[in-house]
Amino acid sequence: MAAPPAIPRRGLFIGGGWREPTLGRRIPVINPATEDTIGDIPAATVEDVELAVAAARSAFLLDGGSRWSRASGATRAKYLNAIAAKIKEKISYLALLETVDSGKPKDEAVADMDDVAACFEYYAGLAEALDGKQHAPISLPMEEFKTYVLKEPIGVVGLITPWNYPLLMATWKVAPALAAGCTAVLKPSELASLTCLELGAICEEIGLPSGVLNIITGLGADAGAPIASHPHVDKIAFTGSTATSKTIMTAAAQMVKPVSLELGGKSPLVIFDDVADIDKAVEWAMFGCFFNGGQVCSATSRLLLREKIAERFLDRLVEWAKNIKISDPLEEGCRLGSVVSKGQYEKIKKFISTARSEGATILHGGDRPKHLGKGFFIEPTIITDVSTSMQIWREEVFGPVICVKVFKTESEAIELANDTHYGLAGGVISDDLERCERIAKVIHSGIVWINCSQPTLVQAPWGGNKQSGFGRELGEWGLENYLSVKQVTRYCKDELYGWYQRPSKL
Ligand SMILES: NC(=O)c1ccc[n+]([C@@H]2O[C@H](COP(=O)([O-])OP(=O)(O)OC[C@H]3O[C@@H](n4cnc5c(N)ncnc54)[C@H](O)[C@@H]3O)[C@@H](O)[C@H]2O)c1
Ligand SMILES: C[N+](C)(C)CC=O
Repeated sequence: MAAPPAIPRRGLFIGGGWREPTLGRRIPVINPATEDTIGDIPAATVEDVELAVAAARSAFLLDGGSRWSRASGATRAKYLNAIAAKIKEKISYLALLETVDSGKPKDEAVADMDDVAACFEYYAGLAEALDGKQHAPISLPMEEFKTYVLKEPIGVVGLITPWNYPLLMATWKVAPALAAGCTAVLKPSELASLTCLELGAICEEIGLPSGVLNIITGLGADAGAPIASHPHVDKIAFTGSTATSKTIMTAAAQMVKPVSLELGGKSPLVIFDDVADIDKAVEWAMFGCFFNGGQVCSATSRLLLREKIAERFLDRLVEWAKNIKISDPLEEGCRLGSVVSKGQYEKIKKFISTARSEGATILHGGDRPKHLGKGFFIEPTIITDVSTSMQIWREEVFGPVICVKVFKTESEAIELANDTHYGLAGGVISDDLERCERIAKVIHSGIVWINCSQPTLVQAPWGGNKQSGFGRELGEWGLENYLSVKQVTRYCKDELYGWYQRPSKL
């Protein structure tokens, strides 16, 4: 088993340096796999948010913007590449920190850190390419005007992120925001902030200009809400629950402040009976809902099985689920760690007991694994005999819990897949690719996977419809989130425009 990492005692990262929170408060960090307190993080309040926003604002405006916001994209790209290089250098340490902070298996944390470095590199590339896109001419049907377009950073952005992929979800916002030339205040989740604070240390090491990125840890109401309502924060990018998004939108609406929202989901995975290799489909179903303990916004937590394959599929799914190594996430080969906190553990257990009391069958799991007496562990759980009115069908669990329904026809499958107020993702597994394409078109979601579940590609757009939010992260869409488009139009004839009559000379 890997040794647990040393937990640094950090302050808030504001204006390029470290500060204790004004009120001196700190929040304990609990390793969810052992229930031990392993450190603490600063608990920022409105006073610290004021300082962080002021630092970001002056970094944005410094020297007329020539140091950052109006510097070339190529200049900013150098900093982003330097951050990526440092992440790679510290990958094992960062992965271990994330493991003890969140409970996710070490191998998953390593993969996440790889994705973090790749995301900074990708947006370094887009920052450089941005220089070539400035002054793009607009073709006009007249000669007296010439128009071009400038893409400018929106300003100071507030980035509020969740705990399930702590550094990766922060990076999806920080990397494009900085690439665009914005300056930022990042507020990670109080349940897992350690690696985001290390990002501050990395910014310091690579000499990122002071105030370009400020990192404020603390509770949502104390440290997140003042960012959302701050008059000098020009945009909010939020990833988290639909419930919190409503509070943030309300605050932002008072200033007509733009927001982009990446929220929850209850995504379907539809499996047809024509699959030649049933185990291949079973593995994707497992990956879709047990990876990261099911604490994934896009988890395909509603499994729809064609009647003819259902019994055989469920038998194999249970066999595969029994085979998952559930252990301390620092152990070699762990594939299911603990969930993030006691609160999350209790919430998931309540979902399972409500499903049982509403008449569903817990086909497998539902409890703490017998070999683990401590820590917030939950067995991979498969729930059948589910009706569409049950809570387990309708609400996001955010845990290793999959619910199953059986369908007869393709149209019934589509109706069930779309029977949700969410619209983040969906998947279809079938050997008939025409059928897959047909279904991909009619699933109401921002992402559809064919013959797989969950691959996440930095180049491709990510985001949802309906109550899963709006706006897209990643790819070039992720950069556009932080850019404002300016039209510049010039009148270019020597003559008068000629609408009004020139007064006669006296
Ligand atoms: N769509 C996506 O890409 C995506 C990715 C990851 C997670 N998620 C969603 O995130 C949720 C889980 O994350 P969570 O439990 O951390 O969500 P959450 O809404 O509880 O918290 C998210 C962030 O908002 C902050 N916050 C809480 N109250 C606030 C307030 N009043 N004002 C401002 N900020 C506030 C929190 O401190 C945290 O930093 C799930 O619903 C999941 O589906 C979505
Ligand atoms: C896209 N992913 C899986 C990294 C994060 C969503 O929760």
